[in-house]
Amino acid sequence: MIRVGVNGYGTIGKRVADAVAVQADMELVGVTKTSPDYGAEAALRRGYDLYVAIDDRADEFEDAGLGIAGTLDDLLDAVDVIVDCAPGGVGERNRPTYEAHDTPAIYQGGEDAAIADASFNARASGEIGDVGSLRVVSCNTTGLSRLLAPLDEAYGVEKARVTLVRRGGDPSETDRGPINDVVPDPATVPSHHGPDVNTILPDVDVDTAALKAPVTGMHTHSVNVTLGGEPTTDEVRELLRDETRLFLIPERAGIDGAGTLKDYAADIGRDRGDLWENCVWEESISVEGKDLYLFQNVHQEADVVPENVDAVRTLATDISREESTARTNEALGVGLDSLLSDGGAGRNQIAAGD
Ligand SMILES: NC(=O)C1=CN([C@@H]2O[C@H](COP(=O)(O)OP(=O)(O)OC[C@H]3O[C@@H](n4cnc5c(N)ncnc54)[C@H](O)[C@@H]3O)[C@@H](O)[C@H]2O)C=CC1
Ligand SMILES: O=C(OP(=O)(O)O)[C@H](O)COP(=O)(O)O
Repeated sequence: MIRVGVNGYGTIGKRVADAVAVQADMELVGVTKTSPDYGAEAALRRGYDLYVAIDDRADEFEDAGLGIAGTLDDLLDAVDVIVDCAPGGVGERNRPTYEAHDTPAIYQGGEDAAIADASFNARASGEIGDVGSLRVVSCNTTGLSRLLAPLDEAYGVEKARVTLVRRGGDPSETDRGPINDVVPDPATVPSHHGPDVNTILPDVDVDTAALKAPVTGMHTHSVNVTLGGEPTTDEVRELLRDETRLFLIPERAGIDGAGTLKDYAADIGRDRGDLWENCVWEESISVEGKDLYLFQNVHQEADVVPENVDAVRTLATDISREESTARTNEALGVGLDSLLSDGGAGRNQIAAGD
């Protein structure tokens, strides 16, 4: 059993905690909170042991009537792997504490690549040796890496050009924007995503430009890839359909954007309406000569979650990437293509957790 702790129970941390909790080979030892807010109460209601992230705030939890199991130091002593899900930049401040406990750590994409021994994506990362820390790349970078890896393996990627329309903030981030504009963010090119893809796929030539839009549901990517060969549109569709963490949205499904995607996820029983897969509009996949075009959506709150689970196994075991991915997909119910083709008989997270 791999004993896992989650430090930072926010948008990503709470989802990683749930995903770890349903893995047969993992035990979620506990999660940390910095304050006794609704998230702390929700963690307790889900049956998770609560640890206080900042020692001198323990009294606040006691005063609020929320029982804590200990401090971050106690959690670090009890786990094999800690998953840092604190806000971007805070992971760097937490790193000395993990190192003092000699606890292998996983960081998130808001941190610089240099924070960890290697950046990680379960599908696209090359061989990862004996490392003590990993960084799961950001949600957009995860989505791009999953897409570009099979294309590069099958045909070679001569050049990828991607425009990312990023969601302004997560649904719970009431203070984010823009609220009435679409703004280049950053206005400089490339955005961090292209160079970040190269921490996973160093040889892929990719340029990215990004904007922010006043939406909270998902990111949207407009993708153009000049391939090394000239496959047919159908061949590319079949290649991408075979990828377990890519969902090719069938035209007949009537799914036209993030709203219907999230609605579908909620309707089939996905906890929180989460979409762990890249969502690629099948009819958008078009090849003209060597040029491939497509649109995909990425659920920023969810796509990195199975990657974190696989990162845990990479740090703690010798299990192959393929085996880990299969276990994670099975336990969570990742793989929407099968759900659509088997009449909805596929598994989902709620069923897997029962
Ligand atoms: N939200 C998103 O769309 C995605 C975020 N990420 C990355 O994941 C990381 C976490 O992001 P979110 O979950 O969105 O942030 P968040 O703000 O929703 O959650 C962070 C949590 O950490 C807590 N925290 C603050 N200081 C802490 C400390 N010193 N120790 C422990 N916990 C602390 C906060 O109270 C909060 O509960 C960032 O690196 C971010 O870039 C990656 C992919 C997508
Ligand atoms: O990792 C993310 O996006 P990114 O891939 O654009 O950096 C998350 O959506 C967080 O982005 P944010 O920095 O806008 O909160």
